[in-house]
Amino acid sequence: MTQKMRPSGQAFMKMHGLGNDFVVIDSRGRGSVTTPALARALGDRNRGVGFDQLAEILDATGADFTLDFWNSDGSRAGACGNATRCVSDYVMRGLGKDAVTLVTARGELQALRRADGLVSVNMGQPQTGWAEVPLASAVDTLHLPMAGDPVAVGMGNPHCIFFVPDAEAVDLSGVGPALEHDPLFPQRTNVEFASVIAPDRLRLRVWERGAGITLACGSGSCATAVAAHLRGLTGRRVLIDADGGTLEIDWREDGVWMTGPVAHVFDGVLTAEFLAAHP
Ligand SMILES: N[C@@H](CCC[C@H](N)C(=O)O)C(=O)O
Repeated sequence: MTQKMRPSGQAFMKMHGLGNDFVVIDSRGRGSVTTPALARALGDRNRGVGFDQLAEILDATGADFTLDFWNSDGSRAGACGNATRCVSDYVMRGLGKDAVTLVTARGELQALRRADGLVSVNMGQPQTGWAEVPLASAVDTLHLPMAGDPVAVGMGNPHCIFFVPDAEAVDLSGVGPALEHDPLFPQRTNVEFASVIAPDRLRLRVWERGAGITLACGSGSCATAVAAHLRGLTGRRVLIDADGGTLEIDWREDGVWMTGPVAHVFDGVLTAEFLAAHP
């Protein structure tokens, strides 16, 4: 029997952090292969692989690796905390290390594996000035001039955080799209609805820019923890209960640390036909 040869394709990994899921492409040593069309096609859960974000690993100078993020609508994301934790775990295993440094659009970050096996990343200091988030005009980021009195925080990407009595009761798919495109956010925004459970615990549901409802959002959890502390609702260290599980957020002097589980689900290969169809 003749064996059918598989045309050469593109290797990828499927990973997730609390159900926030990613396709990861390791492009170290050869340069980026991702385009908006490829990200959109791959992100399609029926015709592609499906993901919330695509993360591409690239070479770095002066750090262990560079990480670029794409949303499932083909747009770029400046930060993705859960993918950063997943990919850092993969790189740490490859290098036989328990800590790495990486470069993202917002600069150099550190990640490490704790003794309990959970993976932490320092997402850096939050951006609380209106121009940094960015917002379209000079308003108070702690009390945005929008219905519901939300807070704006940047974590390398924009977040609009609403504190509500019951996050479960929010019609996320009903209100998410319009809020994502609110004119106060010229680059669109991620949208968070949080309820205070205790001074060290929040319930969080997220509508992500470029991806819609996700089971968890790392940068959104960091932004929400910062907003809650600045509003006087919580301390600097909180647990965030997302739909997919719980993240630990700790806003320290050197930045906002986020800790949680990671999972490497499977490895696959994109066919040459799929790649050729989405240049
Ligand atoms: N899931 C991510 C955040 C993804 C980025 C976002 N959709 C954007 O466009 O900014 C996380 O874990 O941080």
